Amino acid sequence: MAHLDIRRLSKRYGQFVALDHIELAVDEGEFLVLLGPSGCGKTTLLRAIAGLEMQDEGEIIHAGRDISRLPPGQRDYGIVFQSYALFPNLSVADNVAYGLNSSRNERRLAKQRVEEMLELVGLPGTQAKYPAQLSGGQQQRIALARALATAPDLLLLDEPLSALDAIERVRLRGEIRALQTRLGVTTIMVTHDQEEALAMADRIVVMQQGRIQQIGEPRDIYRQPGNDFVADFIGRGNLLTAERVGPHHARSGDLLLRTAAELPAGATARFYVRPEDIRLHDTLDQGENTFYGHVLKCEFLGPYSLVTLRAHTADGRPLVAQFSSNYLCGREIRPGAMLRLGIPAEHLQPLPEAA
Ligand SMILES: Nc1ncnc2c1ncn2[C@@H]1O[C@H](COP(=O)(O)OP(=O)(O)OP(=O)(O)O)[C@@H](O)[C@H]1O
Repeated sequence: MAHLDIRRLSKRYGQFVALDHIELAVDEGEFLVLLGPSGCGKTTLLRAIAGLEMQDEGEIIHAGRDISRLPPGQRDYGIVFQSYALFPNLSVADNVAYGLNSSRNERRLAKQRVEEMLELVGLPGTQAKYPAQLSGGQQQRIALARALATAPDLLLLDEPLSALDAIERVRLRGEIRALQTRLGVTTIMVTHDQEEALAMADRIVVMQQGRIQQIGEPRDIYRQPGNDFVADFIGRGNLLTAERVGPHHARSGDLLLRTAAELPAGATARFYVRPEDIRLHDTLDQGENTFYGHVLKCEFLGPYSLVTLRAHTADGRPLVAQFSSNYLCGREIRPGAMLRLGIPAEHLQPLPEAA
């Protein structure tokens, strides 16, 4: 049985359906990320798990206990919000100790626990400081210490990194993931940042309009998106429409493409090609599924360049290719140039029919 089992959970605000029969099973110790565009319902789902929002239908079972109708205080979780949500008038020590029992006998233990927690988040000795004396990243570490102080069975993170600058985000995301792995606490994090999701998650739940679109490990979600929405939302890519001419062959304009995957029966085939899967060749007989591309635009982005090309595909839509700077070895690609390109057969993953 799943550690956290969400069954047919629905939530409406008036006529608006924020969650539409969500089914989700979270394993013990797992780091699960809810990912989706603004308004897709990910925060509503997290808040329903926390008891901060009451669902209209469905159940939430946590460690075998039906918590669907329990108030937040009777559920076993710690939570971190996007805005640091520390009490500004309380010291770091009092913020971290907030959820701990404050009876006289327990006070010494609480003090010890605060010390442990501050050690854990890399801020030892900050007990006497106040939130205003700390940076955004430090405040989030304190919020994390507070959330973990009661040793909850579940850790809920609501966009915990989005108020931080780029460098601090990357640093803290590594720290949170390492901490979670060390403690083994089952964690659910909400984010709209796909890179964050790919970097941190054991599994990603992609949501759109109150529904789950796909659940999977980061690599699978990226490599085998289940539908157009997931393909588009995770990473950059090119949609290639083609005519199926055999179980492993399709034609798109002048391009005859061999695929490693068997193409489902039907007249049309659709592929999602990642920019980094388009290869640059010196000659057309060098690679597989080769074709010419006319450079429309080239953006140098440091470690790699993004090249917009036109090829003789079925719909003539420009393709975007990504070439690493190491690979280009100083070779400059200019608009107007004609490049020899190829797409390895294993990177032509057919997408299901558009809904
Ligand atoms: N209390 C409320 N009353 C009415 N509508 C609400 C309420 N809370 C959320 N909604 C609506 O429900 C939808 C889902 O909201 P939710 O906050 O879960 O989205 P989200 O995916 O977390 O997006 P964001 O990243 O913008 O927070 C949104 O369209 C939002 O406007």
